[in-house]
Amino acid sequence: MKIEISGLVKRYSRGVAALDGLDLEVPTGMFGLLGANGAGKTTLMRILAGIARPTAGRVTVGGHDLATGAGRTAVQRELGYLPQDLGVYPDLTARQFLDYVALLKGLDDRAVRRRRVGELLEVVALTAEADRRLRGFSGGMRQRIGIAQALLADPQLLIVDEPTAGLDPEERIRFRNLLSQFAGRRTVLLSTHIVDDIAQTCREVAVLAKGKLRFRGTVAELTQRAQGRVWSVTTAGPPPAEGKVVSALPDEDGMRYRVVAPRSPDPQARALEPNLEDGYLSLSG
Ligand SMILES: Nc1ncnc2c1ncn2[C@@H]1O[C@H](COP(=O)(O)OP(=O)(O)OP(=O)(O)O)[C@@H](O)[C@H]1O
Repeated sequence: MKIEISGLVKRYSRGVAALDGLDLEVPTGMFGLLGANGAGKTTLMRILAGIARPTAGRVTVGGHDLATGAGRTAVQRELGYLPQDLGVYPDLTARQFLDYVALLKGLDDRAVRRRRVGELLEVVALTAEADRRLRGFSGGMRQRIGIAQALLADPQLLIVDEPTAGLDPEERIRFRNLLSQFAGRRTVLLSTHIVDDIAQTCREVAVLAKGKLRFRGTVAELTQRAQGRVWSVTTAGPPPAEGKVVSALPDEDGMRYRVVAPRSPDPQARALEPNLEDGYLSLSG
């Protein structure tokens, strides 16, 4: 399902323009959304999910206009949403919780529901934990239940807001693989601060800054933005004064700094190949 956004504005009551005339097209497949805290990512996702209403602008999802009741209903039918802070009922077991959400989503037939819940527990590798109460679940297990509830109705559009924050490395990898496998011909919009999650799953990415589009293109194009701007400097003295220090590693000769800077920050600096994080950082430089 293609998402088409034009001139989107969202102004909150205190006058904050969380989205400030955003134009963006999101194709099918996995699409990454990056941006600093407060850039407007959550606001955008809430509008797409039909939870928040825009102040101005136009959004269509799969051709359905979100400004109309019929459009919102049609999109909601095709939508799975995993918000940043999914509330679960701690006293329910994983199976009971999913059964409850399935009922809310209109899966009225009990046998169909039971089968679907069983399938999803399998998909998120929680079959063995299905009858444990959610209060005892780890962060990663909760996120997997979160994705299971979002996938219950087999949505064509899946929106996930910072899903891997707080997960350990294995859980993170498992989670993002799950998203990639699911994507296929569907649309998955993944918002995160973890640039590597996008590098590993998405072909295309958008960067928001202060409610506007700062970049849209392939992961390779964003990476290329830092070509000729990434440096390694090893020194026993202070860190390079110019550019952004991405990492600082203790080295036999002092510290080894990775720096994103438009010019060589030191006569001894060595040029490095950029990665996506460098590309992202060089945008705001
Ligand atoms: N309900 C609200 N009322 C007033 N201002 C809000 C509200 N929700 C968000 N904002 C403001 O809108 C701007 C964008 O917030 P939003 O949560 O969409 O950003 P974000 O990119 O998702 O940030 P983060 O990465 O921290 O989640 C911020 O300045 C925020 O303070």
